[in-house]
Amino acid sequence: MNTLKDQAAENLIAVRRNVPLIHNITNFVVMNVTANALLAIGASPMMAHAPEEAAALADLAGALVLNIGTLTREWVPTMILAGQAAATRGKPVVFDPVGAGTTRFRTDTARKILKEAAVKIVRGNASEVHALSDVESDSFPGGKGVDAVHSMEAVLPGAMRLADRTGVTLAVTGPIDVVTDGFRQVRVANGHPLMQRVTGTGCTASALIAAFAAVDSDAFTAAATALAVFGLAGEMAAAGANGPGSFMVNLMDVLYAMTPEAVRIGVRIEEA
Ligand SMILES: Nc1ncnc2c1ncn2[C@@H]1O[C@H](COP(=O)(O)OP(=O)(O)O)[C@@H](O)[C@H]1O
Ligand SMILES: Cc1ncsc1CCOP(=O)(O)O
Ligand SMILES: [Mg+2]
Repeated sequence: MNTLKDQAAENLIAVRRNVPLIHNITNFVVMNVTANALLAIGASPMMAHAPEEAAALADLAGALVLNIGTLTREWVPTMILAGQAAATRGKPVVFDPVGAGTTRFRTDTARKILKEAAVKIVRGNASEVHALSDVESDSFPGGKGVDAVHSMEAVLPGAMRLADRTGVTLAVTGPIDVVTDGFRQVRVANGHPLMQRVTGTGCTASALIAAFAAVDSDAFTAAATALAVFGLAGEMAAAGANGPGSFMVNLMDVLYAMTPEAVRIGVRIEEA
């Protein structure tokens, strides 16, 4: 049986071989960095948020990223339209609920997108996933912007129920990442604290998950292996960094130079 280490290496090779187009409807903060990270790993990014383009891009793309980081009301129908267009064509939809839990608008919109945009994978930090999970409660989930305030342990039971109820694969990131589809669960131990000291690493994780999901039809293994490869890249980038600035530059170089051999040796994906 293929181990997740082997699968991670195979997915990296497949991204480079197929160079999947990744359609991103994403936020203004990370448009540049996630496009560069997708290029560095070997995929082909396009940032496009016009509803007129959703169907044509769904024909061409290998996966779609929906990211609500700089959300305004006008973008929501386009996200739902693009999600449905992608799913109709069998293309995976990755949703990053940036800042869910922090404001009522963001939380309600994130829940609406989860319900209506044919989402296959959600990648968020613990607070964001908690805001999506806590649908039965009247109490507002809480949050403090785009960074997590909840612990992984506090939100995991709700996340498991959410995955079970919706059939969506959940990738909850933090110092340790947890990926679950309601049946299977793994922990990804790769990563480095500097990843929390630059903006856009969560959004980049979501974009790389989309690239892996474009070449791996199993959403669960795609998400787990993409997070492991990204976390490993973070470790390697931090080794030669003086701080957040050089870390960010190194991160792009390491994604570009990452080899299947380094992946097989370095990824740490554990059965939960
Ligand atoms: N303290 C940490 N140690 C190691 N890796 C981390 C740490 N914090 C975050 N990461 C990694 O950084 C990436 C972004 O995760 P996270 O910070 O949870 O997202 P967000 O930016 O959306 O809050 C993930 O790949 C995660 O594994
Ligand atoms: C700082 C900020 N504000 C709105 S979106 C955004 C980027 C968040 O990116 P990430 O969740 O990857 O750190
Ligand atoms: Mg985020």
